[in-house]
Parts: sequence; C-alpha cells; structure tokens
Amino acid sequence: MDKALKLMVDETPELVGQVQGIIFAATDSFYKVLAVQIDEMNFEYEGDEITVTGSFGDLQIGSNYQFTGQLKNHARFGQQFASEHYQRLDTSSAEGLVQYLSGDDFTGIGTKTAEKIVDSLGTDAIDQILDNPAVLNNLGLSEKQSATMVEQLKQSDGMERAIIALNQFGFGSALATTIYEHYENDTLEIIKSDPYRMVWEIDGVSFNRIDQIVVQGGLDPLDPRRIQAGIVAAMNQATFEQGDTFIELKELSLVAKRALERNDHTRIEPELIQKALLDLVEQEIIVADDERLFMADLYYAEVGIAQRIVELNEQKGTFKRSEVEKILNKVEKVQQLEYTNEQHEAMLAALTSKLFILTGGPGTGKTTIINGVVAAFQQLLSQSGLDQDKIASAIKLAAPTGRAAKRLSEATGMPAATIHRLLGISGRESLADLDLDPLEGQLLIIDEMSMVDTELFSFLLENTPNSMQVILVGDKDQLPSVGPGRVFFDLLSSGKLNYRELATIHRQDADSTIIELANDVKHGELPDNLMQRQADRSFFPAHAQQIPAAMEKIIVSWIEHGNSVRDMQILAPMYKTSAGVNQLNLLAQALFNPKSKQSRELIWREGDFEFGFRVGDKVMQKANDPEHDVFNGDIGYIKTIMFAKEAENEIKADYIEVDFDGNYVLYQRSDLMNITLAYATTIHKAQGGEYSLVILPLVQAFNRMLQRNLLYTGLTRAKDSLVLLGEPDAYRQAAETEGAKRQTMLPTRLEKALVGILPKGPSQAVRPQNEIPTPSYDINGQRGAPEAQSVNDPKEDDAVPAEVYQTKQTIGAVPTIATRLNNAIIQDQTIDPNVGMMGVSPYDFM
Ligand SMILES: Nc1ncnc2c1ncn2[C@@H]1O[C@H](COP(=O)(O)OP(=O)(O)OP(=O)(O)O)[C@@H](O)[C@H]1O
Repeated sequence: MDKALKLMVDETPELVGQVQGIIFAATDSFYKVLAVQIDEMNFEYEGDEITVTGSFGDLQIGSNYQFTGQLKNHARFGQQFASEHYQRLDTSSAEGLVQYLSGDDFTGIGTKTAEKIVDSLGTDAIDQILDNPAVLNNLGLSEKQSATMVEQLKQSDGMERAIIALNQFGFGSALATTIYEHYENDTLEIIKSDPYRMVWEIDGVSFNRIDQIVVQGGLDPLDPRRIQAGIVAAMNQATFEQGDTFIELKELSLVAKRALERNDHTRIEPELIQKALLDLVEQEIIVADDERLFMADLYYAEVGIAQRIVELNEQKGTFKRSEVEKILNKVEKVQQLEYTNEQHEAMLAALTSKLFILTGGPGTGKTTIINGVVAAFQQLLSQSGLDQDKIASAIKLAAPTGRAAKRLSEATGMPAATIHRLLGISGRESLADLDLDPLEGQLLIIDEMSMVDTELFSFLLENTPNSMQVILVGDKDQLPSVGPGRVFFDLLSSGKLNYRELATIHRQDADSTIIELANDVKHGELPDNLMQRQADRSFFPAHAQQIPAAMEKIIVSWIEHGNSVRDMQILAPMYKTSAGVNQLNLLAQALFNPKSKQSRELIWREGDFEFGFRVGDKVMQKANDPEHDVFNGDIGYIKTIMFAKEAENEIKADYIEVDFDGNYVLYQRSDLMNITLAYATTIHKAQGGEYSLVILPLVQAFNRMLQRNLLYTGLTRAKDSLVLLGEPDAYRQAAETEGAKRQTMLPTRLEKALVGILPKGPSQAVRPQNEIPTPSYDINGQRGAPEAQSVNDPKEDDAVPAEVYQTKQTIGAVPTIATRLNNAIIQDQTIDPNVGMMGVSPYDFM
C-alpha cells in the first residue's frame, strides 16, 4: 500500500500499519507499547515508524492493523499514537482470511477447508463463528475440526474482539483486563448481548458509560435489562457515594428514574421500575428488607456481623475475674503506671469477655490498655502451661491499613498486620466467593476499628473462631470507613455490647492544646483562643487564593529550621481548588524537591492533573498490594527513576523504584496509577497515620466537606504541632456541622438479636438516637464510681453463662417482599425532589 498523507480536519486520527514488535507488555493488564511501520495515516507525522500505545489482545507481529485514537506528545519520547480502537486488517480480505484460517494457529485446517468456510460465510466469517458456532455445521468439518477452530478463535480473535469492544465502551486497560478476566471467552458475547450485567458484576463499571453507548446503538430504552441496570446504579450510588448500606424504596425509585432518563428521554413509568426491581430481588442481586433495599453482598455482610457478634458475645470468657485482677496488678507494676479506674475496669472487662470494644480520643490510653491486655494475656496463657512459642503466636494484632498496623506494632513491640494480610487476602477478590481456613490464635486485637467497613468486618468475623477472644479498639468520633457502613459506631450505639469509652486524657505534655482543641471540636465547639498562638498550634488567617502563599511561608520556615519532609504532612479535605491536595502537592514539591537540570523526572497524569515524579519525592501508595507488601496509605520516597532506553536498565521499560521503609517496590508505567505525590494528602487518606507537624488548610470553598468528624480526624493526626490556616468561618462551620449520618440497619439487627439476653442496664429508652451511651465515670476516671460497669459487663466472677443468651431472636430472615413492593413502590408521585440528591462523592477525596 502506498504511503499517503490524507490530512482531513475534524476526522478521527487513524493509522494503518504493520506491527513490527511489542516494545512493552504490562503483565497485569492489556496495556502494550507497539512499534508500527506506517502504511497510511490521516494526520501529520514525520517518519515511517510510530510508537502506538493502548490496550491490545494477542497481536500478530508482522500483521496489518488499523488504529484510531489520538496523536500525543510524550514529554520524553515525543510523538506517540494512543490507540482507542483497533482492528486487524489481514483477515478483512477473502485471501487474507483463508491464509489466516489455514495457518499454524488452526491445526487440522487446510487451505481447502478454509476456502470453503470463507466462500460460504464471507469475510466476516470469524464474527459469525464467534457469534454462533453452528454456522460451521454444514461445511464438511469434522466435529474435532469445528471444536478446534471455535476454541482457537475464541482465544485469539475472541480476546482481540473483546478488547476492541471494551475499548468502544471507553474502558481503560486496567478495567478491560478485569472484565476480560471475569468473563474470559464469554466477554464478547456478554458485551454484545447483555452489557448492563457488568454494572453489578464488575466493580468500577458505571451504568452511565454503558448506557450512553447502548442507547446510541438503538436498544429499546424500556428494555428490562436496562431498567435493572439503572436500579443497580442507583443502589451503588447510595452505597459507594453516601456510604449507606441500603436505600429506601422511594429514594431508589427516584434516583433510578433520573439515571434512566438521562441518556434517553423516554419516560420511565414507575411500574417498569417496580417490575425490574422484583426481578433483581428474585435473582438475589438485591435483597429487600421491608422497604429498605440492599445489594445482596452488603445485606448478608450486615446480617452476618450481627449474627457473629451475638455468637461471640454468647461465649464464656476464658479467664476468671479474680485471676485477671491479680495478673493486672503485676502488669501495672511492670509498666510503672498507676492505672486509673476506667483503665483498670476496661482491662478487666477486655480480659474476662470474649468480645470487648474500646473507644477513646487521642491520648486517652488506648495503646496503654492494649499493652496491658497483651502483657496480662501472655501471663495468663503462661500460667495455663502454654509454652512461649505458642503464646507469641496465640496473640494476633491487626489494623485496617499498613500504616496503622505499623504504628500498632511500634507501640506494642509485637508484630501487627493489616487485616487483609492477617486473612491472607489481596482485597481484589470477591469476599463472598472466598472460603478460608479460620484464624488461629486465642486473642485478636483490631486497632483503628473506625476505618473497617461492613464487608471486611463481616468477612473477618466469619473467619474468626468462637474460641478466639476479640477486642476492637478505635475512636468513634473519627471519619467512618471509606467503604459502606459505620460499623464501629453502630457496634457502640447498640449499647448492649461490652464496651468502654475512655474520657480522661493522659498525655503529659503540659502545654498540649491540640487534644483540647480536638475535644472541643468533638462537642461541636471551637475554643476562644483558636486564633491565638499556643505552644503547639498556630492559626494563619487566609482566603482561598492566599493559601498557596501562606503555605509557602510555613514550609520555608519548616525547612529553614532544619526539619524534614518526613515529619510534616499537609492535610486538605479534597483534591481540587487552589487550596486542595493537588495544587499544594505541586507547591510543596517545588520547595522540598525543586526541579534542577539533573533532576530525573517522569511525567504522569491523573485525570486532568499532570505532574512529574522526581527522585526524592514523597509518595503514597493508593491501593492494597499484599504481593509487594504495600498498602493503601503507605508513604514512601522515590529512590530511582529509570527510562526504557537507558543501557543499564535491565527491565527495558520506564520504571520508578520507591523505598517504603526498606521495602523497595518497582512501578512501571502501567502501575503508576497506584502511587501519587504525598506532601499533601486528603484527610481521609491520613486516617490511621500520625505526624509530628500537621498543616491543615480549611476554606469555605470546601463547603460540602466541612464536617465535624473530618476536622476532628485531621486535627488528631498531629502529634507535636498543628498549623491551621484558612478562613475561621470554615473551621466554625466544620465544627458545628454534624454531617449526614450513614444509613445502616446494623444497630437494629444487633438490638433485635441481643434483646433480653443480657443483664438490664440503664434505660435505653431515654437515649437520644445516634448518640452512643457513655458509661458514666468520675470525670477523672477514678476507680470506684458505682456506674462504672457498662450495660452488659459480666458482674460475677465468671463471664456470663451461655444460658442467659438463649432468648435471642432470629435475625436476618429475608422478608417476603413481593407484596410489599407491589403495594409500596413509587405509586406516590409527590416525592420530595431533594430526596436522593447525593452528597459528596468519595471520589472527591479518595
Ligand atoms: N494511668 C496512666 N498514668 C500515667 N500516664 C499514662 C496513663 N495512661 C496513659 N498514660 C500515658 O498517656 C499517654 C497517652 O496514652 P496512650 O498512648 O495509651 O493513648 P492513646 O489513646 O493510645 O493515644 P493515641 O490514640 O493518640 O495514640 C502515653 O504517654 C501514656 O504512657
């Protein structure tokens, strides 16, 4: 074919050429970099060869392909063609197709048979065979030949066509890989016949993306599969964007209707939604509990938590109160502390029950109690005759993030793991399908429980045997988990489990005002001296546009005082705006790690945010990767950057090497979405971390994010110094705004399950909803306060006998819903139009 330059304005850039070689192929996705000899193109480009990047299936080197996409200018490699769609050309002519089908890939098929196939079926024979293998039936192929052909086509062309089709839906290489791995050889069929299924079967596939393409393709907008997908999209919005575990029927109907009428304006009648919803319930994709609708996994996770909590709570504690008392006195002496009454009582309760929950703000002694409990537990096991090796492995400490696990390990001097690692899961698998061996050991302590979401906690409890003692520790006033639910808060709010809330602050630093400030915020207030300089905190008033300049001054002063980037952290509520994480990262990077002529820099783009990774940069891991022992939120520093073309680069691909405290992890380009700059991070990402200096900019532009638990979480990350900057009113608004409560049914399920089974405590009737009942203590936490028992403390020497619990109610039975749905579903057209307006998306801060 003659090379021709057909430059046509407004035409999609297109390129035809022969694949010369594959320069790079990602191991965990379809992302590839190709060297292509150009035959034809409709854009301006100088040269005969071009680098083409994109998602590709099995490519035949030496074959001709047509690519459509964009010509891009890569900072280092110059012009490259980013392919969005591609197709193989060799098989588009009868001659080429015969050659292909009689080639090496298809053993047992000769030229004659191949010709017969092409003569009968035409040049789209491959598509026809993949769509319906029966078209081969009358062409004289043996059964074996037909089977080999279909299998081989599925493997090579099926995959290629699946990737092409996934590209048409705009899926990037990572998501295309996930989809292909899920459906394998059926991918193409599903994309063609029922693409909406992907909305609920694959995480990350949005209804809107599928819908835009399918509706354009002429599908009936009233097709039941489309309506079902719209419903699931509305469910996902409630759970993943709002953090609720369910959505009310009325709200669901409204949100689903809105989603369905967005890409096509055909009116969706309530009855259609009703019917589709019933189908989803019958297929057990959705579970209806009265008028509350749950995605099935979340429903069973919530029910599972309630069930397992009751079962654990029923178990007798292993140790008697009197023997624990004695050991605790010894431990107290070794720790050289005098435990306060609340601490002593908490440890006693923790050691004598199978399930115990501890909540408290910073400096209230949670770590002290964990240490005391672990030391006492070791001695109790030793007394019972267990040898030292077994004692060490009998106690398991874990936390939801790598960073929190590391802090727990440092504070206790014992090994601590992430919950994922403890369970041996990667976080990428579907928890519902996993069947693990139960955990081994006698004591399990989970720290930073407020970060644990419904599905992970359910899975943890499912794999925790009844013989294991469980202690859950956290701070209920912090942000809830990123995933759906607010498990820790709910466990406490049931008021019926064995828990303690620590109120007394023990931190000795006489001048510390950070904890005082956090305490005020917790109660919705700000101190009068907020803007006055204190020994450990200061306030710089600034409007949004002044934040960068003010931040620069603070950082320069930090550096001039000889401090390191390792001890400071900028925390902002969200990524966007001039006071957001992205801009502050660029600013801090320019000050801590300025660009010089010698700088090694790899340019990277996250959405519309472009920046360069440089050697020395502080970076954060954004996803769990147990294989390389790095987890979401882990902080590291870039040690090396290597480019593919460098002679000493053995990998022959660009890569970055990051040092995570001695664990060196390599990131090729296809992995780079897993790290980002970390001079500034969101407050959500900082959960479970602690820094010597925290700089916290708040302005009213963050409006929707200005909520109490966000401010509280940000403040309590500061160990020694806190710099507040921004608009005082933004701080006030955050302290005063309680924020939307996540909707969950866990407290009700727990309450039902536990009702009547425990010794009666103070009346629950007077307890205001959503407020956790606090066992009353003397303000100084002195021993001997009569009410110091929480409602279900074992009051006797022994833990509560199992018979006491026999009256528990059955929980989690799925109600028959058909009648309810039929009656209730959106007959009412007077729905409040504001219902269902979604708040802040977690994608704003994740
Ligand atoms: N009874 C006590 N007497 C004296 N000092 C105590 C006592 N209890 C705790 N402390 C001290 O108070 C400080 C804070 O306690 P600890 O670290 O256990 O709190 P924490 O709740 O784990 O805090 P954070 O969540 O901020 O890590 C520690 O220095 C600890 O040694």
